[in-house]
Amino acid sequence: MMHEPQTLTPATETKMTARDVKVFYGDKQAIKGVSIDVDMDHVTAFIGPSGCGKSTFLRTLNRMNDTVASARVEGAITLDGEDIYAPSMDVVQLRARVGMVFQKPNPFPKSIYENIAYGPRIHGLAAGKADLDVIVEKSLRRAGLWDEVKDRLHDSGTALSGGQQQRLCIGRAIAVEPEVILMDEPCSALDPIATAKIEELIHELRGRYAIVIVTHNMQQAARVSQRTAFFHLGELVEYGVTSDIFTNPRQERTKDYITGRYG
Ligand SMILES: Nc1ncnc2c1ncn2[C@@H]1O[C@H](COP(=O)(O)OP(=O)(O)OP(=O)(O)O)[C@@H](O)[C@H]1O
Repeated sequence: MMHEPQTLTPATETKMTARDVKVFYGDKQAIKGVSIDVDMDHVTAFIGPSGCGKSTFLRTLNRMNDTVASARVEGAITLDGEDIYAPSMDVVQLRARVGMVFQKPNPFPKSIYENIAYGPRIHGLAAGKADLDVIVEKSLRRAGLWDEVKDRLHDSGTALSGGQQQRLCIGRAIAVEPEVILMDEPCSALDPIATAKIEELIHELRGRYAIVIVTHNMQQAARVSQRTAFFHLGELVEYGVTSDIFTNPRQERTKDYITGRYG
């Protein structure tokens, strides 16, 4: 069992840490003592076979598991050194700082403009309409969607294509000035072209936000990430530089997975 944090290049800035994190759904343990540091400068991919706990662990990083009645989290998780499970932590604020993009694009049934403006408005980030307009444009530009939607900002977000909807959801996360963006299989409902656009976007966003992506697509992990964490049966088996994990894994279980021995 792996309880020591698997830390990598010390020169990079650590954004989040997890120490001996365990997650239970009722009596069933889904995460068995995971320790990891997520840094600011790299995209981190979580890979592993179905049911190994990738999504469960990802969701501990912004307390999304709070919404599951049977879920219980033990251990310590910090954001900039601050305990995110402390009773004093404002969870709404936390989820703005650690934004999330889901498997299936889930824009609000509102206009494109409102999808982006909603968060900044409730978080008090805009002084007025002019301010909001600036935030909306900036967020949509950053999400690589502005040119496609600038002439129809008041159309419904749900009328966009799947790939555009997913970029809208990324824009919505960006609009509230997150520090970390968690992506849970963000391309699994998209075609190859829309997938390529999201991957390109991830490259562009790297460095500005700490990005963690769950993917069951190993080629995608190899393409978009610089750090890869391999999960199996609720354990973090191996965490390292992506190219090392794929070409020279240290653990037998990692090797078996990346060579397709089990999936
Ligand atoms: N809400 C829940 N209630 C009970 N058990 C759950 C819940 N969510 C997940 N689990 C269980 O926890 C374990 C880990 O699931 P999780 O979805 O985190 O894995 P995963 O690696 O993301 O899988 P996948 O790639 O299939 O999405 C599984 O055994 C799953 O059945």
